[in-house]
Amino acid sequence: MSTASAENPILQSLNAAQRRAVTSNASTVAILAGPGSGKTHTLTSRVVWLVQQTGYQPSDIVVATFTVKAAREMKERIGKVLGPESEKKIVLGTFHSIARRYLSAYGKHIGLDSKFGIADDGDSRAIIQRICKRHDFNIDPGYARSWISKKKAKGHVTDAPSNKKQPENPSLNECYREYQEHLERSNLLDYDDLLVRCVELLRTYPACVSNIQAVLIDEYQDTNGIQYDLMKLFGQARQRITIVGDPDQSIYGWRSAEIRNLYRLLRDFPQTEEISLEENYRSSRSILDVSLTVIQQDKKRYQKVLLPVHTKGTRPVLRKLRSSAAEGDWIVSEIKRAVTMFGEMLKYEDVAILLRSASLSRHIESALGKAGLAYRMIGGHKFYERKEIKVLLDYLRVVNQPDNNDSVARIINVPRRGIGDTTVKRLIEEAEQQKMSLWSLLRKHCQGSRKATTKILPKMEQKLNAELIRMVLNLQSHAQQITENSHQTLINFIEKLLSQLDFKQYLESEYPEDHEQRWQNVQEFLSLANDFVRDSANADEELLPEIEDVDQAKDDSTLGRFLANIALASDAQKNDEGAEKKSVITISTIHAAKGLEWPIVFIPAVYAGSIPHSRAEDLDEERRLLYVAMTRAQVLLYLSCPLYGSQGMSGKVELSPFVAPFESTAFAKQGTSFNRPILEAAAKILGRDLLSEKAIFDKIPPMFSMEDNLFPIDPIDARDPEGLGDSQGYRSKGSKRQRVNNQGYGSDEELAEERQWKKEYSTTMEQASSFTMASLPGFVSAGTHQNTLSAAAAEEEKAAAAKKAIKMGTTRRKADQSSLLGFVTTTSSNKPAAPMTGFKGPDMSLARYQLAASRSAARLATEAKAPELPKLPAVDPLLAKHKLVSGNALNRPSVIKQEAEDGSSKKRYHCFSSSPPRPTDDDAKAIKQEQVTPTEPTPVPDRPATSFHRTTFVSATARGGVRRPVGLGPPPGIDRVRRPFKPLTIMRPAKQ
Ligand SMILES: Nc1ncnc2c1ncn2[C@@H]1O[C@H](COP(=O)(O)OP(=O)(O)OP(=O)(O)O)[C@@H](O)[C@H]1O
Repeated sequence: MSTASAENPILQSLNAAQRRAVTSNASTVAILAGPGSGKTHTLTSRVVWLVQQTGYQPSDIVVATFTVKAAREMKERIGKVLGPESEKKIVLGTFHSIARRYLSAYGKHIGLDSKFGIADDGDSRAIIQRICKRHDFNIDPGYARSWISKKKAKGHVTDAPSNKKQPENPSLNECYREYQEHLERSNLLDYDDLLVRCVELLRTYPACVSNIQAVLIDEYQDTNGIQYDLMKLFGQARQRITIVGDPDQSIYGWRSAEIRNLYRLLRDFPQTEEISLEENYRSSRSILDVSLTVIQQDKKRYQKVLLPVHTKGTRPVLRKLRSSAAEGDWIVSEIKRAVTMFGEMLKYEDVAILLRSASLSRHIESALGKAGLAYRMIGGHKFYERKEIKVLLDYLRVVNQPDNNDSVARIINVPRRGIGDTTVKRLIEEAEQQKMSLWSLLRKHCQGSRKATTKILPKMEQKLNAELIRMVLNLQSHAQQITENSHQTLINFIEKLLSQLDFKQYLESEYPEDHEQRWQNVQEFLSLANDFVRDSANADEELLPEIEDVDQAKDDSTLGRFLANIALASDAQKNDEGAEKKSVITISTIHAAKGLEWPIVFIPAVYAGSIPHSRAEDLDEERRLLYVAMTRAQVLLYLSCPLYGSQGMSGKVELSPFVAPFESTAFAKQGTSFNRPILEAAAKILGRDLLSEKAIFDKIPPMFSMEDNLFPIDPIDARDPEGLGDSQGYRSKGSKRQRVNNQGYGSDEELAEERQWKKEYSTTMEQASSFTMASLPGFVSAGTHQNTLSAAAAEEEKAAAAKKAIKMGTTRRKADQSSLLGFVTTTSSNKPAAPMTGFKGPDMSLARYQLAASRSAARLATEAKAPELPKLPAVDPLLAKHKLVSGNALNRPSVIKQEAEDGSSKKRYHCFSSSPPRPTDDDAKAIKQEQVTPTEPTPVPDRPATSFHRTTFVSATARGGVRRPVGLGPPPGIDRVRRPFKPLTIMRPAKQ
């Protein structure tokens, strides 16, 4: 690369290694590097380079990404530089969506009806289940499905010899054969077929990719055998291939991703230029170091250099909670604390909660819902899998493609038409036996042309079926009117469908409890269709480039494209898009978070059984998953683990073995104190502006706990037979310690709630919430009620607490001195309060005191069947003389100090606080030093936790020898395959 080219705007944001990769003239380029090193950034820049500098036509470039979301982001980045016209022409998308485009344009060359539908996961599962049942196969349908999928993914041709190994279960083969026949009869392709048939097409009819100049693949480590074949076939005309990947982030083994594809590439393209990127631009050094400590436990991995560009920042946290519900509540409190303490620099959209399994989300969702925080889900329960949406989709699919048996079967009796499940099953069986589609069979029945008619379908049912058929035929004729350029037609069509089905009425009668919510989902669906029509107003985007003398079918059905789009958008959900503009928290599976980044990342349920997953076959892959999750974080990383699991793991759980060995050395036990140096370091990493100290503190609400101190750091097992802990998780030998966590969780009721979870909030992924508070006159909310009780209790305690606070003054509490909590909880037996296990220093806040008092009062009131309080005024008169300050109550820096001097703070609640004083200027300097470069935590809590949080950090130093990945087999005769990808330090670019 010439130095002159460094002036090129495309290259300005790149480091030397990235520039080398972008400008390389080699026909095959492999960029392998760690997370956050700018792989995607580099790939995007290379696309721009190839168009602008090399002169390739955008339509002659294929870019394959792994997720819909990644494809969308890449399009956006490329569009910004090349403009929307060029961006649209690039054939960019997931492997599946690119394959679909080629198949619908050229599928006729391999005998495919271009109007094929796509069988999604649900369809495939249902078909296989039926086959297994019909033949009484003693195989688990789920297993059969993944067996078939693996078989297809490995490719019919490339892996054929492996079939010789051992005779396969004949039932599986039979199931596979029938499943495939069924798909063909219904003109359906499943996800695997899209790839398999596309390989067949590109082999049979290479002319359709004769224009391709360059193929670029993102997340290469997750390509499987068939995708590798596709990559080569797309590039068969020029063989110009660029891949970016990171073996440490290979997390799709269960989808037959093959890490060995990395070696295959080097073997098949020996002239490949290998480039490594070594700087991590994403995360703080602490986050990166801990993440590397996790991944380096895998001694078989490629050794790679990954150097942090940013400063150390705060130490990642590993927090233990008593239960999954408490974990959810702690996450909420920590999110609120971080967002508040960062002022306007961080918003809720900067937070992600990454889960090993989507099913772990329920406690988190519940906690967010209770706190009124909006969120979106990626990769979890899908919008399109909602019952009401699925019904609509099935109708649309039948209209588009009546031979889709499963969709027909699902709509026969929805809305209810008096056709029972048994009849439906018998009809399906008959259709399958007769090797005809269910639709054709129904039509024949209704026309009375089959003898079986009276046997299977009584007259009434025939009549109802005839109505269904009439309706679908009617809709079909309407559907034909949907043309490319009439924006409103698809929407009108769906509206017509809704009215013909009287869908609102159907939802009301079928789902009396939540029909409104479901109807809202339907509205969302309409707006989704609207977005689709708008975004694809110019259908050219979907079209493949015209190639001379190569005939191409035009995919001119808007409805068909709309349905395909939905089937392939498995990781991009409606709410995902809708919520994007709002500031909402992201909940995502780790798989779906690949390639993304957030300033704050939480990884809950870090216990054995969750991660590594109890059913996981490959522990190394599970570790890589954790690594992927951890490396999404930019400035704050939190891992957490409850004492008890959820989701079938309701017994006591053990911390994940991936973090257990360095639990105490690499992680902090609780969230950091957000002092100025910490905030400034984060602002620097994110390249954002930080508000002034005063501006931030002015916005902190009263009673706000500025420390991560609402939950015990070392929770005690409530089900402990020794009786060492109370249900809160606080250690309370003998005397029962007052609850101090403001969430009030941990009771037996809560445990029961944990077992029988029920959704109790309205924020869901499809409705990213707008919360309202009832404010009717005379109405007293539970919150107000609670506050009133709290105030009463607080009044009673006030005199004693005030005395104590005055006594305590501004002196630091001794190490053995109990916190203010002790004053609230000392029992009548005068036993000394048990030490506050897990609490770091004297950080009892007034907020906790008051909440504890309020709970105590509330409980007393309930227990004594206190007189009803329905007519309490919104503000208790007792409170009238109190003025709640608008500032924070604790640890307030200079702002507070000033106010204290003028005496105005006398009336403020925080004068009761036992919080330590603000450190002197000298202290502050020392703190700054220590906070940015944390050291070992001091064992004696003789200094304010907020300011003297000392931490330590074990830098990742393990460097094992390089081994070949499992399953690679004996080393081939090619040297470069045997050695690690590259001794990366040698490749380090010269300092700029
Ligand atoms: N040369 C650079 N200078 C500054 N920032 C950069 C540079 N290269 C990349 N970045 C930034 O680093 C972050 C990570 O980049 P990117 O997502 O491309 O990394 P990646 O290697 O693809 O990560 P992952 O493998 O984890 O998906 C992005 O915020 C990107 O803008």
